[in-house]
Amino acid sequence: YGSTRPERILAEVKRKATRGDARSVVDTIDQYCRHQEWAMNVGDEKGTILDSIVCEVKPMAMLELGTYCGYSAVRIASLLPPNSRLITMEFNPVFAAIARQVIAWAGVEDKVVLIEGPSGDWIPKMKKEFGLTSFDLVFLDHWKDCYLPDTKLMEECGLLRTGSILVADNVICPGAPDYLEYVRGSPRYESKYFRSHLEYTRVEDGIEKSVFLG
Ligand SMILES: CCNc1ncnc2c1ncn2[C@@H]1O[C@H](/C=C/CNC(=O)c2cc(-c3ccc(F)cc3)cc(O)c2O)[C@@H](O)[C@H]1O
Ligand SMILES: [Mg+2]
Repeated sequence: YGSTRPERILAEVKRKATRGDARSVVDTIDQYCRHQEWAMNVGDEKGTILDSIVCEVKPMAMLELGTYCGYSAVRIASLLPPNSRLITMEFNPVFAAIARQVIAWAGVEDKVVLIEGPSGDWIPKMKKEFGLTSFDLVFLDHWKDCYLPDTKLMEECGLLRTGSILVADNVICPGAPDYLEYVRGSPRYESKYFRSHLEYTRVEDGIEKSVFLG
């Protein structure tokens, strides 16, 4: 019967990964997506770049746009300092339900708040709903044509402060050309490209790290 790719990934996690061990959940998903069926997780190679930025920033408040199966939410949460939170946004209820189970299996549910719904609806409500002043770090990995509008919306809603960092996946493949042009051209951002490869392939891709200057 027609199981979906995220359902098959969750089944693999339950079969192969050690409950409560975030690292084994990450490794299980990487193994499965490299050898059985490709899926759009940030993956092991770009994931290492993301890890280094999370460890450097030690964010108390972090946002992820586009949870999908929860791979990067688990990866990030396992590196967060105590009392810090990752808020991850997912508008597909099927994917959100899978991600909740992956996050729970990894034992990081107390560090992750998964909110269901489109970023455009939620971003304007974040401050009030979560008692936030701003995000220290934002990981963009949702629809590529939404990176720019959502970044502008976060600016307008005062969710970025001097020093807030945006980390964007897939700036080469599939690409986010309007976003790249904006963060690289704007005097309000200091941007840096980390060259890598599309998850589980030899195709070029990369991560753009952009510091908001206020
Ligand atoms: C409407 C915008 N707001 C949103 N708010 C909340 N969640 C959203 C939103 N958009 C999309 N989502 C969710 O994020 C996820 C979407 C991610 C889109 N990612 C990609 O398209 C992507 C695609 C590729 C890729 C690369 C090469 C290929 F040949 C084929 C695919 C690789 C990646 O790493 C990717 O991230 C889904 O779970 C979707 O339901
Ligand atoms: Mg991606």
